[in-house]
Amino acid sequence: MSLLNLKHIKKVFSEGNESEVQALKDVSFSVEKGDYVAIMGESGAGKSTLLNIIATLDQPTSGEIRLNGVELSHLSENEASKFRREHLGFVFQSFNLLDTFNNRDNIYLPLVLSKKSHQFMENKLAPLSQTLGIENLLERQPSEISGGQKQRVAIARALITDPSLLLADEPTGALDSNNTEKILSVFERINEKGQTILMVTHSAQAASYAQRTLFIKDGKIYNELYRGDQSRSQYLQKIIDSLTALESNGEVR
Ligand SMILES: Nc1ncnc2c1ncn2[C@@H]1O[C@H](COP(=O)(O)OP(=O)(O)OP(=O)(O)O)[C@@H](O)[C@H]1O
Repeated sequence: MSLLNLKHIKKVFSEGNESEVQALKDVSFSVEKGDYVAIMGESGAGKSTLLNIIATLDQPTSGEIRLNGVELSHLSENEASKFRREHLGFVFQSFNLLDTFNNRDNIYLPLVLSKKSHQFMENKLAPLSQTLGIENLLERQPSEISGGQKQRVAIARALITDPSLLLADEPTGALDSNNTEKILSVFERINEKGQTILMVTHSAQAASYAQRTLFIKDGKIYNELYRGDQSRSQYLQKIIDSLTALESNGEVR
């Protein structure tokens, strides 16, 4: 069974009104455990709507969505927030760290909310901070570290609960090229260790690190590319070609 399965997902905002928007028209795809999937598409294509539905922050108008076998389209608010805590990790473009806490406490926060012991949190953080190279940043405040470092702290916070699925929304959108490379390498490494990742991005470079890219246009999946055994630069070129075709409305090769 797939980790994540979407069948005929449709999302209509302001249904029946003059301002009705069909943000998602008919989206079906699956994500297997260990996959690293990028989602691309022009502004307004439906990417955030899709991510919000997978994140249980919004519900589809129709269609089925299952994660770890749980049907997500009918969860109550309480069930959804419990489900998020237990199954999902989030990384955002703007890091979303709390400036009143130091970095260590920011990372511990999801485990504090789940009432885990201090020893448990320490044992979880030790290997994670090593993988992410943030051992020396833990006692500092988020305001005292760089954007790339903040994103590594945010990734630690997302991973400390061992989520089945890491959801990333433009994780490199606020970073310079040097820090972008570093964060993409971190994602590649954690995926190699088995972490399933789904990332929305405008960046072809970021998508070229993933194993698979879904292109959304007008609320539908328009094209899908697999990296397979292509080099990253070969795959990057395929993604750029596909984006060019998508934007010009032409045929995708
Ligand atoms: N809450 C809402 N109410 C009404 N319409 C909405 C709402 N959220 C999104 N939309 C509309 O749904 C469509 C898809 O929006 P969405 O935010 O999913 O696009 P996107 O691909 O994430 O765009 P971007 O790359 O600019 O973030 C757009 O036409 C948008 O205006």
